[in-house]
Amino acid sequence: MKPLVTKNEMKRVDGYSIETIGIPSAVLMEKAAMSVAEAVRDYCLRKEYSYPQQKILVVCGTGNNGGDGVAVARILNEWGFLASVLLLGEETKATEETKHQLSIARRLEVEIQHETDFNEYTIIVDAIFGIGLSREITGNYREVIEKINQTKSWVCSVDIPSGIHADTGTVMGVAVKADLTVTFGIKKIGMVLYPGCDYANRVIVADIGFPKKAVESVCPKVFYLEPEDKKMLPERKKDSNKGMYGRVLIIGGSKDMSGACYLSAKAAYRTGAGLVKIMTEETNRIILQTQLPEALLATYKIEDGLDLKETVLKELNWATVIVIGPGLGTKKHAEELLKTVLEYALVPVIIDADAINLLAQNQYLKELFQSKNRGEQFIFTPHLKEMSRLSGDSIDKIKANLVSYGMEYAKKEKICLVLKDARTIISDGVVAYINCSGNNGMSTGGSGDVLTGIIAGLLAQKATLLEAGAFGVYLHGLAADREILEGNTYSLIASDIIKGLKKEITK
Ligand SMILES: NC(=O)C1=CN([C@@H]2O[C@H](COP(=O)(O)OP(=O)(O)OC[C@H]3O[C@@H](n4cnc5c(N)ncnc54)[C@H](O)[C@@H]3O)[C@@H](O)[C@H]2O)[C@@H](O)CC1
Ligand SMILES: [K+]
Repeated sequence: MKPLVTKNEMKRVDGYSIETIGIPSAVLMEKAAMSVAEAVRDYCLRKEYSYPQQKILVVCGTGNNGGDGVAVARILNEWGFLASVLLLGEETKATEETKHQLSIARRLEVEIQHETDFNEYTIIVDAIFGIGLSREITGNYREVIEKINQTKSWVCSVDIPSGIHADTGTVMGVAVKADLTVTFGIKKIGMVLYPGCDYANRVIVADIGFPKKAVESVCPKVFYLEPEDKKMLPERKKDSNKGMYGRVLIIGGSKDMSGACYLSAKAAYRTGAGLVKIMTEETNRIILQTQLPEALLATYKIEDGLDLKETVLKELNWATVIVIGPGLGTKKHAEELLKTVLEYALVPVIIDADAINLLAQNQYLKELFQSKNRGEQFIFTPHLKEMSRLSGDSIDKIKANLVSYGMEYAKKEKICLVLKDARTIISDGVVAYINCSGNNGMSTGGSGDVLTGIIAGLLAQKATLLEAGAFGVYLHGLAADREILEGNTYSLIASDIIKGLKKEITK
């Protein structure tokens, strides 16, 4: 698990390292520049480029990002490359560090230009703006960035692609499309969210010597998971029995929709749940028994006009985890089922799909939920459209700052929110995870139902809501990545993700 920071948090890490600990700013800058120069050299070595024949342009602004760039040009020259600086902006307004770097570079006769022909260079280093970017990019800066993007050169961005907002990943008018980004110390939130992550492309996190204490001093609240976090998988004892791994009740499925609850149930089993029961309409009995004989069934007939409450209550008592929503529909009986769950459930509940739509449509259900919820019990798994229905906010508003939106909503409603998008946000209102696994093949029917099943499977094995949400989403993405053959994301279907799960569930 690694932290992600906003630009203000990163500035505080810088400040703490320099002012409180006493590491000179120039030392950090030198190490930063060295790590970028090494990345450029590695690229040339991989390409088997001979040194002097490669012309490298380092485009520098007047902030400290530009100072890094000037030092990169100087180091590359020392190594035998032909690297020159294109300096943008007024030198008199440069930071002290950048002025200092310019004077060193001049003494070593590094070429410093104010305009150039971009097509002369095989490699461009982008050191125009880093985390200090504070407004939309216009004028000459904009023209230069557009020219960089039009070249065929390989582009390496220093710290973050110039033009990407470090907190939200949005493009501030225009942004550099990098092939590689070398970022310092900690990844910035904006370079893992879309579209920022597309612009950053491959990212190297360079250790430039920020002390651990400096990072801890800002108490990061946003994280992402990595393969080593597979240790979060719940333990499985050698002398175990199915009673130890929980009982998942999935309330879902309707006449024309049996697949959703089937996928959730199968994914819950494949994640390690002890027993899974599907509560659904009688019409789904044969298909579910044929497709997933491992699942227990509790069926009901809606046309009877029966009061479902007693039947549901019996099942609620049986379950250690409840899922409500996959393929449920939003008819009257579905509303009744949700009402009963909200009223009587005492175990963790995942509110998914149509159950979210029902909450969004019925104010009395929202109020019932709010009156019953004491915290630590509910996970909501909306995609952006469902989130918008639920909160009444537009998708644009939600997307404008996905992480803080998700955190605030989770805090306000006292839930664990799994806000599904190309980068899913998981938050309990205190911290948030941004999921970085998965691929665009997952934009396919049933993918969300599989996720719900995985989260339920983890809850059944006693993961906390936040662990089940964050790790479940991560595992879901890894499983999907496993099933992509030679980059073909077109053909991925939801049941493939369950297949991938089988291969990914190892510590
Ligand atoms: N000691 C430090 O603080 C370190 C800083 N480092 C580098 O310093 C960077 C941050 O440096 P700064 O805070 O100086 O900021 P930047 O270098 O990112 O740029 C800020 C400058 O650009 C101007 N600016 C912002 N938005 C603009 C726009 N849209 N159009 C035109 N001008 C605009 C600002 O007025 C300011 O002068 C990091 O990203 C990193 O690359 C590294 O050298 C590591 C150590
Ligand atoms: K940059």
